[in-house]
Amino acid sequence: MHACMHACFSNEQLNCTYSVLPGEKSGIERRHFHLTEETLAAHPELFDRELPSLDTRVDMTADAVPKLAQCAAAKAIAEWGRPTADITHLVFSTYSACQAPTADLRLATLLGLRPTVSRTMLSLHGCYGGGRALSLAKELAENNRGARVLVACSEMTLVCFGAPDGGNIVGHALFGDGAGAVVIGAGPFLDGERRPIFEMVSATQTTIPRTEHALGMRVSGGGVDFHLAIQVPTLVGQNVEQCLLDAFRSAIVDDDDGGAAPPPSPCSGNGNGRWNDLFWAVHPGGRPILDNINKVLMLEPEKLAASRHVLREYGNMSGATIVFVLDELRRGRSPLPEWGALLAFGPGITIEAMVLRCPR
Ligand SMILES: CC(C)(COP(=O)(O)OP(=O)(O)OC[C@H]1O[C@@H](n2cnc3c(N)ncnc32)[C@H](O)[C@@H]1OP(=O)(O)O)[C@@H](O)C(=O)NCCC(=O)NCCSC(=O)CC(=O)O
Repeated sequence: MHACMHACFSNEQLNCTYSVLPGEKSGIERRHFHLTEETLAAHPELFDRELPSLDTRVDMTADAVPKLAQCAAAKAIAEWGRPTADITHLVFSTYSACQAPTADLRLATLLGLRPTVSRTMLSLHGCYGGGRALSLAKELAENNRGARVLVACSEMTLVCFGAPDGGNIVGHALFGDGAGAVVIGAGPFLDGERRPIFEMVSATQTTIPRTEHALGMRVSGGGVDFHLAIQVPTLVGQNVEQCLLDAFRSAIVDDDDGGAAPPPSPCSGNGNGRWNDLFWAVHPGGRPILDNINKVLMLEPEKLAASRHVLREYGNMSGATIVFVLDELRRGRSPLPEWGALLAFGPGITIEAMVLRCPR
């Protein structure tokens, strides 16, 4: 039986800032931040790159990153409908925490998870961290009878915030703070458990060869520095269709006779012009990335509406963004097609692809 998402919640920070770039260029109108004017006034080292600031950033994120995750996770657990003690596994992804015991333990304590909960921390995976966490949760749920996995992604630009300079101004214009949480299980259903939102049918991870230089993060005395090459949107566009074809080829579903079969057409076809039969959960890494995917897959404009909405309202929240897109999709007013695809990208360049299905 495939793993399913039983609950899915996103949570932004309370402090909202309007975009520094024109919305029609960046696709971003608003972003949300933990940092306030008051905090910055008290900590000039956070914007003066000449001053050492790593200690301040590590101390602030140690508290703030798990707390932001807690807001999203508590809502997801409430929606799921079972006691917190029934969570058996926790997968936490962030690029914003730099100490041990790691942020997953702090989150487990804040939520009151059982001491026997099996925790995994994914660190510095960047924007594909959310996709990787969901994929790992799928494996855990499908291979441990009765498991219920809490996925939490919490991202804060506090670790990289600084006065923009020529090398990183695009990143400073893109990234925002936010957290998302999902509860995942693979039947049999428990009493009171919310019915699944999305079935996770198959998942693949692909690394585009020789693109290590294109995206990266590095911890230094002044916080986390990041690098975004101008070629990233093109590289993603050139490789995304093959990743999708691989993900759909590896998808096997139960047929009516209790056997196993690949998903029905169009998912099993070669995809040309037929990707419009699916619903789409795409990490909105930036406006040109969505434009390129739209073009390569020949998608109707509304297919990426959930991704563009999240980009416009929150910016790129790295690994947490994909949970916002899933949350936006499941809240949509019109019913989704039965089959869908999830895509997330990050350093590597790594592409996470997942075949999703709306349970009928
Ligand atoms: C910055 C933009 C809003 C600008 O859009 P515009 O429509 O104005 O036009 P454009 O793309 O032609 O770019 C305008 C000018 O910015 C420059 N420019 C564009 N991208 C750049 C980059 N990454 N680094 C340095 N300069 C860059 C162009 O060369 C050009 O310069 P000139 O005017 O001199 O010719 C957009 O390009 C954008 O959103 N780019 C970021 C996409 C991206 O890489 N996302 C990945 C995020 S990371 C992620 O999601 C994964 C992860 O982090 O893990």
